[in-house]
Amino acid sequence: MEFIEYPDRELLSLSLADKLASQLAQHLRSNEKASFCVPGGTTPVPIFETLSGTDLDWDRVTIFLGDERWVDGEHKRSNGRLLRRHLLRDKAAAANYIDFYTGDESPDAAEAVLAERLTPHFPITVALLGMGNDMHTASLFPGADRLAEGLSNDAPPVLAMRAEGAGEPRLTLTRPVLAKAINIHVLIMGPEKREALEQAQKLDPIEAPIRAFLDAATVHWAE
Ligand SMILES: O=C1O[C@H](COP(=O)(O)O)[C@@H](O)[C@H](O)[C@H]1O
Repeated sequence: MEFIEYPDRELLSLSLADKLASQLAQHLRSNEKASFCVPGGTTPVPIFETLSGTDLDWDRVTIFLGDERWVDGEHKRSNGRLLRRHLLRDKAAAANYIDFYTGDESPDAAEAVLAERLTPHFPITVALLGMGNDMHTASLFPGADRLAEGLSNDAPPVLAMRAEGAGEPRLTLTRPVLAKAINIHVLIMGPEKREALEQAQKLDPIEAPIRAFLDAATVHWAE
């Protein structure tokens, strides 16, 4: 694991946005398409806003979330809504976007539909992961009903997931898909998340799901 500490949140956001865009651009120099997996939550908003105004061949980039709450796209807790407001606009509006809220009758019914839409874009070129204070990443929550399945090597790409701390049922990408990303970045801010990260390094992924991705990741932190 590489750990980068930044003097402040603004510098982190600007510098990480630049790094993500450079990795996508570099991939596009020798490949026709690139894929970019992004987290929900509140932390990545300034990075999304910087990226949306960045010059890149966005029409050759496919963007999708690492996880989504099973709520309508206009719901205030929808990660898709967050992306539409902060990332999928300005220059990045040209990107191809795959929405997790398929309109199927349940997240369970959406698993196969989404897997089919997403699989052509694997391996993920750049995966940006968030982390909760409980050490969850994407919707791989400690104690979630299908966590063991989501962490297993033969997990399907997408799983519906329910967990006590998660609120609504969710859809999440699973360990094999996220761990095989060509570039993995973990974004965390604040002392609580740094402490959670240090704790996660001592635990097994079943207790601290973020642990499954740390060895290959660059972690970006600012107070
Ligand atoms: O539930 C979620 O939380 C994590 C972290 O969110 P944050 O608000 O603390 O930044 C996020 O990575 C995940 O995608 C989201 O669904």
